[in-house]
Amino acid sequence: MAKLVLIRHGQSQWNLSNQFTGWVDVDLSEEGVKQAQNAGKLIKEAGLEFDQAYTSVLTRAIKTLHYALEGSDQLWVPEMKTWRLNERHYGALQGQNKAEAAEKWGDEQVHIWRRSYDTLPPLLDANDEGSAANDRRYANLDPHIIPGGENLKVTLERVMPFWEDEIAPKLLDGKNIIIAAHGNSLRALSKYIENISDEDIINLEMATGEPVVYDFNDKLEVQSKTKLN
Ligand SMILES: O=C(O)[C@H](O)COP(=O)(O)O
Repeated sequence: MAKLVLIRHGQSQWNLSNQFTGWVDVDLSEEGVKQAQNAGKLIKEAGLEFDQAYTSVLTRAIKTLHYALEGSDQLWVPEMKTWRLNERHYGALQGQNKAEAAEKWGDEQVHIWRRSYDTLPPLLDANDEGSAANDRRYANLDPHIIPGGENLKVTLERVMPFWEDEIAPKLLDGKNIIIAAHGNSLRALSKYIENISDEDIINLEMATGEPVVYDFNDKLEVQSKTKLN
């Protein structure tokens, strides 16, 4: 039956400098480009062929998708971009260095902000100049939907309509899909796909640029999960 490949973007410039990123549109680092190109090679070696590609509206994920498709000779595959696959919004933490934040608020608090399922980060005000409300790419969204900060639970709630309306029907139709997105939007999706508990999702990490392949049966139950590396 259908296959789904999830790929977290390659290392970004702010992964490298250890800054909270969220919806800030930073580019891939040199290493991130190499990781994405290597993902394309691994996809080709595995013989994976896609019918449809999805990504977020953030450069690091879009470029990762393109490198992965180019490396597997599938740059022609139809693609759709949606804010629903964006990284979780990291609120007022965006731009801050993660190690400095841990010194300021303590390791435990920062770990809770980063990994707890339902604790929100400090929120970013809609009037803040860094608010996504000032960004043209979200101009068609109801301003009430634009987050000032998200936890994994809220992220899952905004990823799910896209899964239900767009991705699941295609998989049920036997189409092979690739999704290039972000550490936390993909953790949210994996939580749903694999039925991982609120407690256990804390331990799931996504490596940058590493394709994860799911095989589904015709009831959309996971038959296997393989990491390509
Ligand atoms: O948005 C970010 O800072 C990262 O992409 C994911 O960060 P995390 O691993 O701290 O959640």
